[in-house]
Amino acid sequence: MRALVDDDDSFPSTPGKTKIIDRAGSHHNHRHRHHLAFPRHLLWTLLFLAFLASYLSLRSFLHTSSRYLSSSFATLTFDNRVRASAEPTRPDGLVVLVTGAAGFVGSHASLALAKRGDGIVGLDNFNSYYDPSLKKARRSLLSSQGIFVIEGDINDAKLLKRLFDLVSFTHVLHLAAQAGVRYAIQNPDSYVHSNVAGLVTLLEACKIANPQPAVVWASSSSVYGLNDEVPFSEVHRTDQPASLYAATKKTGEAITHVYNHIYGLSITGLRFFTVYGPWGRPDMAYFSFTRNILQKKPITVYRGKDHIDLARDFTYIDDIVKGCVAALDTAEKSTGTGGIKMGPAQYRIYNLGNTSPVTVPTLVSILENHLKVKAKKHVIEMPGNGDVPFTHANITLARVELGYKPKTNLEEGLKKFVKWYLSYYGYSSRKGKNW
Ligand SMILES: O=C(O)[C@H]1O[C@H](OP(=O)(O)OP(=O)(O)OC[C@H]2O[C@@H](n3ccc(=O)[nH]c3=O)[C@H](O)[C@@H]2O)[C@H](O)[C@@H](O)[C@H]1O
Repeated sequence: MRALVDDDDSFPSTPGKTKIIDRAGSHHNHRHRHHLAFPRHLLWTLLFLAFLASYLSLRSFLHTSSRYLSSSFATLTFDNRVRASAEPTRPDGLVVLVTGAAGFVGSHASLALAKRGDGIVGLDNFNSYYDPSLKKARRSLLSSQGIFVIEGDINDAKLLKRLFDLVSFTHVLHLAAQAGVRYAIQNPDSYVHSNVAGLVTLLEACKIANPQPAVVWASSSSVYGLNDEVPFSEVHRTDQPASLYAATKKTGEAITHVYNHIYGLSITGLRFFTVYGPWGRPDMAYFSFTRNILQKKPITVYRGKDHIDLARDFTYIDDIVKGCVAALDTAEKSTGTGGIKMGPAQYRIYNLGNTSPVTVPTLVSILENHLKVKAKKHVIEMPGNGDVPFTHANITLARVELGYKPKTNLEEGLKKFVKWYLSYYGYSSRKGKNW
């Protein structure tokens, strides 16, 4: 037995043990040794191969199952996060899907709704039309308030179906869009993709959802286009758009009307008038002017024909959010079920403006005062790129039916914006730094 144990060359031997065998020195032992050495090698090779095979198959099993487990875990986590975010914290709270939730109006509206106890699920594609890091910062803000913002596109029908399967949304606040009037010249497709195709995909999901949600969505003051009756009222002409952006928003009004008419979706379209404020859009004039003024770079100020200043009915974000919330609160239920209309449904359109247009040079002066820096103005005639000379909202309808009453004038609103801008971009702590 001793020989069997000690006499194995395939084991690293100790000199002492070898000696013991040699001293036993028998022929038998020697023969025995040769006789057993081969099968032992084979045995160990086989054992090694078996070990290797089981290691490899275990590894592949673990790999496959860990992938499966982690994807099921991710699914579970995703579903749970969606459900948790959608849970209202007040009795009879709304359950709202907010598209464009990481956007300017979307983030403010989501926070306001969550604050009063509504359940919110956000959706945003985080595209790079402007710096996505600002959108991510807004998402972090929402996340700190328990709002889950899903990275996804309104054109993703599967994702929308999954969300409607997970949650019975009472409302959809649809704010996801390709914004910007002049950018449509450079990238017309993105307007069709988001404002037309995306809208249809979203309405298809709303149509078949059970229960159907009520839809409140962002149209635009730009639909008034070349209309020259002032102030712009909802009954005025909107069939002369001046930009592709305006045309897609007007198309949106027509498309939502179809879904209201055929499928009984409750629809409210809100025509926003040049919304501005903290956490705003860097592509807009007040924002890019601020950036350039602080960086001592020139700003381009457009002016109309015959040296007439352009003017906008600039509307502060908090007023717009109040209008959105009022629209959600007063929206009637959709009437359809399973994609079939059961009765006439509400269809509304409102102007949400400020009712006091301000010229672009005045906007610049207000910014100069708040920033305490003089702008380097480069004044040129408005290029034919989709801009209209002025906007001015008549808000009687919104006031009567939504209780909408804008409170913040441009002076005050820009003061709040500048305060946010300086703090967000670190100017307060880096005074005078030119970046
Ligand atoms: O109400 C809307 O429906 C739209 O409002 C907003 O569009 P606009 O009113 O065009 O705002 P914005 O770009 O801030 O230009 C303001 C003024 O500055 C002038 N302007 C602009 C840029 C520039 O470099 N120079 C300049 O003079 C410019 O000619 C204009 O007179 C939203 O962007 C849009 O998404 C949509 O929501």
